[in-house]
Amino acid sequence: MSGTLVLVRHGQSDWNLKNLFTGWKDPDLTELGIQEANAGGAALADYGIKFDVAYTSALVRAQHTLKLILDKVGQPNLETIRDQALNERDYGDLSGLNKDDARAKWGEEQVHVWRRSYDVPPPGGESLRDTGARVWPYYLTEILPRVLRGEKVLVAAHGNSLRSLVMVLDKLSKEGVLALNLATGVPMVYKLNADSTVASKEVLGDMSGAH
Ligand SMILES: O=C(O)[C@@H](CO)OP(=O)(O)O
Repeated sequence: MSGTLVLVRHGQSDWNLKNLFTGWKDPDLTELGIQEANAGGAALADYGIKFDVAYTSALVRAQHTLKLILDKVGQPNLETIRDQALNERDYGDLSGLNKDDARAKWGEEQVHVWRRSYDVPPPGGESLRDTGARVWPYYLTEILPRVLRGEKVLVAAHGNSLRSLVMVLDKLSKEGVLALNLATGVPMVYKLNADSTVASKEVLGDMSGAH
């Protein structure tokens, strides 16, 4: 058995609440988002884990979520590395648009393909494959070596940047990843084998309501 990798999507942001495509835009958490991050932190405290290092994106909603979690697990001063490689998928021209307005304009199916497909980019933005092409190398070179040394590593990031990682860890197909939605503030605890494959995965909360 090697180390532990914990992935958590940030709590609800202002733009999640307003139903706007967000991407690299930088809204903070809502009150509910703060509660979700605190609940995720409390679940990790109950689980009894102490981290060796934390990673987050260059965006406030993920950084704020990480801070709340670290307070809950009693590690407010933990070494934290921020990198835009972990940023949300760039939504391009959709950024800032209302998701229902986009459905009315382009149709339900097209918007679902832009939101959840593997290799169809939204106009001017990144497909999930494009996002994975920056998240995965960062994971391999920066995060995974520390996990393989036996460390416990926390990553607070975003719905789609984490979907690109979970797709590989969980061995999901292009079709399988269409249905993958991550809930806000719910930690996923992966134990990795020494060869970097997944030994076990535990979800500390309810993923069923995610959309
Ligand atoms: O707007 C976004 O950046 C993402 C995450 O909130 O939205 P979606 O769930 O549509 O990919």
